[in-house]
Amino acid sequence: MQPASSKSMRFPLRLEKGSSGTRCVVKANHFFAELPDKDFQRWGGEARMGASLLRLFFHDCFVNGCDGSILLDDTSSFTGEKTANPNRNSARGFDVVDNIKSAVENACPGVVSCADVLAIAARDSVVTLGGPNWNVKLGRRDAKTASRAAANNGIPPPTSNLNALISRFSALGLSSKDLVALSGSHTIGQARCTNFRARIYNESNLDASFARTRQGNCPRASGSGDNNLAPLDLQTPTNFDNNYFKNLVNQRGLLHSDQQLYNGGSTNSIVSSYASNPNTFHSDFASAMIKMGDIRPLTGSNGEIRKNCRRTN
Ligand code: HEM
Ligand SMILES: [Ca+2]
Ligand SMILES: [Ca+2]
Repeated sequence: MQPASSKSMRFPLRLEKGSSGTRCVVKANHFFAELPDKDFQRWGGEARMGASLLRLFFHDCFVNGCDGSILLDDTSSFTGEKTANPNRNSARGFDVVDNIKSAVENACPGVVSCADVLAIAARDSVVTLGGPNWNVKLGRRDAKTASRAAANNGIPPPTSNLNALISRFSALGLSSKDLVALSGSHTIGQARCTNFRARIYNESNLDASFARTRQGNCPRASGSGDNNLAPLDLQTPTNFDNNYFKNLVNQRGLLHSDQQLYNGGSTNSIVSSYASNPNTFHSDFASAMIKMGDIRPLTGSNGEIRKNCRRTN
C-alpha cells in the first residue's frame, strides 16, 4: 500500500446533463465503481478511508440531520462540529470529500449537495469493503450553519450504556435493531486508546487475553499513548463482514458501548443472530442506513447546494 495522499486520487463519475440542460443524472451511482477489486490506491492507498467516510455520514446525520453540517469549517459567526468531542482528533476524510465534491462540481455544477456526497461515499465505502449495496436516496440540501454544542449533544459517547444508546437512536426514529445493525459498522476502522482505555483496564466483561493484547499498545496512564490506534474488529478491520458480532459474543468488543450490545440485555438476541447469519446483518444494515439517511433532510428551498463543502455559498 502507498502512503496516504489524497492528491493521487481519482473519482470516476457518471454524471451527465439531463434533457432540460439544468439537471444532472448520476448514471452509475457509484463514485468508486471503477475500483479494480479492492485496489485502494485511489483512496490514497488507505483502506481505512472507507471506514472514516462511513463514520462522517453517521456524525452528520446524528446532528441536525443529514445536512452536511459536519463538513463546515468554523467561521467568525459559529463554531462548527469539527472540534466537538466526538470529532476532534478523530473525524477524518474531509480532504477526500473535498476531492469528490470538486470532481462532481466540475462535471455538474450546483446539483449534488455535500450531504448527498457523504451519503454516496458512505455507501460506496461499504460496497468497496465487501458489504451490502443499496440505492441511496438523493436530494438532500446543505445546512448554512453548524454547532459544536449540537454535535456534543447528538453523538453518543463510547462510555454510553445500553439504555442511553437505545434512547439516543430512538429519538431519531431508529430502533434497537437499527442500533445493533448500524453498530456493525465497527467491523471496519480504528479507535484511539483514549476511547477504550477504561474498558481494557477496568472492566470485567471482556476476554482476558484480548485485554492484554490491547493493553500492549494502550498504556494505563492517561495522557500517554492517547492516540494509539487499535482495530475495532480485531479480525478483519478492512472487511465489512459480521466478525464484529462474533467478537461481541466472545467478549471482545473494543469499546464499552460495543460490548453493551451483548451484555445480557435486550439486544443480545439481535447480536447473536447477526453473529450466525451474515446475510441478515447485511440486509438489516442496508435498511438501517437508508433510515439513518432519512433523518431530517433539508429539502425545497431550505438550505443550499454548497459549492465548497467547507463553507456556505
Ligand atoms: C452506537 C453508538 C456509537 C458509538 C458510541 C461510537 C463510537 C465510536 C468511537 C469512539 C470510535 C473511535 C473514534 C476514535 O477513537 O477516534 C468509532 C469509530 C468508528 N465508528 Fe462508531 N460509534 C457508534 C456508532 C456508529 C455508527 C452508527 C456508525 C456508522 C453507521 C459508526 C461508524 C464508525 C466507524 C466506521 C469507525 C472507524 C472510523 C475510522 O477508522 O476512521 N459508528 N465509533
Ligand atoms: Ca448534520
Ligand atoms: Ca470486519
